[in-house]
Amino acid sequence: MKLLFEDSIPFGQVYFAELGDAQAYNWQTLQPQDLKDVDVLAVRSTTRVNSELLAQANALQCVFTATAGTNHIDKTLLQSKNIGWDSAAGCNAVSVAEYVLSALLRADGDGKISLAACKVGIVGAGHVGTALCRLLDALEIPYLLCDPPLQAAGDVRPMVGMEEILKCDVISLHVPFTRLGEYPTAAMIGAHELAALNRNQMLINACRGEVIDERALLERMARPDAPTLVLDVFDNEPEIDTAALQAAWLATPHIAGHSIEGKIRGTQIVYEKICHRFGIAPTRELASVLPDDHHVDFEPGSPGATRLEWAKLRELFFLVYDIQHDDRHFRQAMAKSNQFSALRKEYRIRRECSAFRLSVPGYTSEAIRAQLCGLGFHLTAK
Ligand SMILES: NC(=O)C1=CN([C@@H]2O[C@H](COP(=O)(O)OP(=O)(O)OC[C@H]3O[C@@H](n4cnc5c(N)ncnc54)[C@H](O)[C@@H]3O)[C@@H](O)[C@H]2O)C=CC1
Ligand SMILES: O=C(O)C(=O)[C@H](O)COP(=O)(O)O
Repeated sequence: MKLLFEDSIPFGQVYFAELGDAQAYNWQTLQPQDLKDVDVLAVRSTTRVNSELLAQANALQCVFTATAGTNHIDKTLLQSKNIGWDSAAGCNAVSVAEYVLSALLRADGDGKISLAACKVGIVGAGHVGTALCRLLDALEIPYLLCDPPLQAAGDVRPMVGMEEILKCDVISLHVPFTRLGEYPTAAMIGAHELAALNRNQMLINACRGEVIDERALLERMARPDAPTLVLDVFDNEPEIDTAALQAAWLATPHIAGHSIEGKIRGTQIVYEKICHRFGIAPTRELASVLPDDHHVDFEPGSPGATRLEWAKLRELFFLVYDIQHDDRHFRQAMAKSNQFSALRKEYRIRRECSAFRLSVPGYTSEAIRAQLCGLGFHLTAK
């Protein structure tokens, strides 16, 4: 089998070499002739799989993306050519949910919202939306869900419409970018929805830039009663309009899903799907390539405490992931030149809560232990 894989797929060579003739490519220099005689193409979201790229793909049997989003793949084209495709659905859901929680904790610390009295509106209750629900459940933060396709498919969780979502203190978007079908998401947050928001609300977009009408967003953000904005994704990446970066309170270069676990899970899922398709028994496991866990001594508060204090939680959670760090780095880099792609490619190693083993005192209450476990931490005795 001849397999071509994007060089940003972590451990690509380790995983794919055993499947056949596996070669890495750089998305910025990939040419249509590079796909001649290739059986399997493994990409991340930066490779646009379209008619131009596939013009000389004479042997291609399937395309796999090691990402959750699939809008970079022209599925109609693949179907017309009888080429299969699949994704790594859910690989980075926890990473994005932790990104959102970090934004919430920063906003709480800065007095922009109060997590003690806050309702989160989640648009898109798939892998990411559900992972976010788990974190909010652990902290007893109420939320509403809006996902008409899932609702129509019989999802039993209570759902609301966009009107209710727009009344929440925080609105967090987790839908795919789609133009067609019954529930298109292109510019689903437009002038009308933006007009409904006020300065006490926060809007978070960590799905795809095109889900918000960026022109309408910039106009709305220029008004004095604008909501607090957190952006991980932009229109027209990587050639983004820096006005959107300026308008955002926190901004990051599309790295919400870039925990090391999220990225390697993507590789693992694609590897297993290729094995399945070609009748190969998989031998590789995620645990063998993940870095070692971190060990942290954590003092969760006084004996008898039954709830983590927000300040304590912030202190702990920012050890795992502090969105402000990425925001500062992004702004500094972009002030010199457009380094959007380079920042993503060279992104630091970021771990998820599950990579942290917290040693807590024996008196730590069951309720606090449950909160910490609910966030994904592993607990050990002091
Ligand atoms: N910033 C980043 O690094 C990342 C971004 N993403 C983006 O987030 C999106 C969601 O990721 P997952 O949760 O893993 O995907 P998913 O497919 O598991 O969930 C998406 C959910 O959105 C719902 N949906 C579709 N159209 C809708 C509409 N018009 N209104 C409300 N809900 C709608 C679907 O029914 C589905 O339940 C991905 O498609 C991707 O574009 C995903 C991972 C990382
Ligand atoms: O999985 C998705 O969808 C994402 O948005 C990924 O985080 C994109 O990461 P890259 O493919 O651009 O590395």
